[in-house]
Amino acid sequence: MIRAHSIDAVRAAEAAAMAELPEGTLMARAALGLAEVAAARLSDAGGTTVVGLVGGGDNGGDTLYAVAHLAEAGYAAAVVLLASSGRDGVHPAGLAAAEAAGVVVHVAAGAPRDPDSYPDSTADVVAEADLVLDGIAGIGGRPGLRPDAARLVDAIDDDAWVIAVDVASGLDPAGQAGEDDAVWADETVTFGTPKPAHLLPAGEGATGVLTVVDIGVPFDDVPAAVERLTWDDVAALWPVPRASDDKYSRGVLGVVAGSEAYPGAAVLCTTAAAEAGVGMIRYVGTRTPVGLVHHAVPEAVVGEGRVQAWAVGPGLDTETDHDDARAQLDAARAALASDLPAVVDAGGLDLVNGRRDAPTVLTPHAGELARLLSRLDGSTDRTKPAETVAAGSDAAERPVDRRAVTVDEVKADPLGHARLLADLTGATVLLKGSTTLVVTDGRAVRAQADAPTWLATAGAGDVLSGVIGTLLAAGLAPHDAASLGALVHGVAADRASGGGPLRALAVAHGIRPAVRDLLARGRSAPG
Ligand SMILES: NC(=O)C1=CN([C@@H]2O[C@H](COP(=O)(O)OP(=O)(O)OC[C@H]3O[C@@H](n4cnc5c(N)ncnc54)[C@H](O)[C@@H]3O)[C@@H](O)[C@H]2O)[C@@H](O)CC1
Ligand SMILES: Nc1ncnc2c1ncn2[C@@H]1O[C@H](COP(=O)(O)OP(=O)(O)O)[C@@H](O)[C@H]1O
Ligand SMILES: [K+]
Repeated sequence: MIRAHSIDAVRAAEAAAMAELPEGTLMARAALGLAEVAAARLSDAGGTTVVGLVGGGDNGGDTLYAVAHLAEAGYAAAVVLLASSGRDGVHPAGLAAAEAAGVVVHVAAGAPRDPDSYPDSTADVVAEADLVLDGIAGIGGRPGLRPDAARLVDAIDDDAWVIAVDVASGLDPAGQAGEDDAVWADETVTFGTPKPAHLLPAGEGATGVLTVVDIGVPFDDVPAAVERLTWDDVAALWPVPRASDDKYSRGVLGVVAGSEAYPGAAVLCTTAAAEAGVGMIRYVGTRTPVGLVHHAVPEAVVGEGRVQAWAVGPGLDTETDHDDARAQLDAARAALASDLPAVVDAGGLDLVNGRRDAPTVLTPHAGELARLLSRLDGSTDRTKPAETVAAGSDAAERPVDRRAVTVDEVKADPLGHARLLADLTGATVLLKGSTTLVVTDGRAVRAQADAPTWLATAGAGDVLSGVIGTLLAAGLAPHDAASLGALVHGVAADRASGGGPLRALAVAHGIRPAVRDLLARGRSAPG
């Protein structure tokens, strides 16, 4: 499992470690580890020139010391100090070490906030680099880049290898705010532990490959803010049948999915459950999907009966009212009203009216989340930054109108909106996307990014429901079922894609070999 810690937790752990160590020890370790990674990348690429972009905090200090090491190792090394920092505003001992090592020190000219006030010479220095170390800001950074920083970042050559020091500058280190105006790094070298921005949608793209340097600060006992399951976690979590098991004890999944309008969803969901190794499937649907399920998934039993968990909603049509469909909708409502675990997707989300006491996973995409929040939450201003309500005496006093949450708002703050739905419903919320978020009250957020972008294809979500339903039926808690389901779904998609186009049925058929190989990995892992 990859674990990321909140910025407050990082500062507290580092302060505790620093109190026991001679001053400067942690920065020295961070800089040495950073320099080793940078030297390896330069050597791999046959590069000779390194430039550090240096801001006014300790992130700039790390960078100055690292560039000093690289100069001592024989690389052509320079730093550009930001105009807003200048010589007096950067880490003094780091600057002295860099100068002593022969690093060429440039100070960017111009006014920090005026993009038109710069001569070009420091941008030219940046443009020459084979490797750039972004030491503008780390965990003390605010979202966005000031013009003096943005101008240097713009000058980086497309072929240069860009290493963000600790956190790509311009990101919100906590991973809440977006990443439009940030350094887009090829690699981030972080210290001690990953930070939330490295794993969350708002920061992951700009982070690039993540490399963690150990600086001797222990984090094992510090609660994580964000987690990511890895391939090596699957064997410990996946329900493997014991000798004493039978199909019922392994878990029967009830599937209420598909409709005359969307019959294929029933096939995808039940196929995925069968491929994930469910004990048994009981399928409830209308005439056309029943026929298709009979044909495609002969293992499935049609009709209601005892189940251990429900998958409700893929392809469910909540608008029709012929008898067959009404009976299916009644079954869906009864499943949601039951005290059994349930995964609820697509049409099923339209039947959610608040809290369910039983273990529940809601699996909206951004559009479904926006719709559900708009319907459930009478005070959607909670999703707005406070100042939009408070700014201006008029606005502050006017009661906030109930208004719809938009898809764009969800995309701008996916985690905040997933949390809001988890608060409103008490359920585990799995928000789909290229990074899938799993939010449960009281647990660290899980952020899974296992899938190729080809997975954004119709029907892929129906497959996910079948996998998560299987895991719930086997007794997994919603948080594990959702995140493990997302991982396996993503791995199956990745293998089925092989770098090319993907169809949802191929993802479903990829679940069985993906699980088999992930379990084999666990058996061969040491310990
Ligand atoms: N706390 C510790 O124990 C350790 C900290 N280390 C380093 O120290 C960093 C934290 O240092 P600080 O707390 O001094 O803060 P930072 O250096 O991360 O950020 C503060 C500086 O960045 C500037 N800045 C912030 N946002 C900016 C933006 N969007 N655009 C341009 N400039 C911006 C600020 O004006 C200030 O000069 C860590 O990220 C890590 O690199 C390491 O040396 C390891 C040990
Ligand atoms: N850009 C992307 N990269 C990787 N996976 C994605 C991306 N966008 C969406 N996905 C995944 O594809 C699946 C789409 O599900 P969904 O939107 O419910 O489709 P449908 O309702 O048609 O089945 C989800 O698992 C989601 O996480
Ligand atoms: K940085």
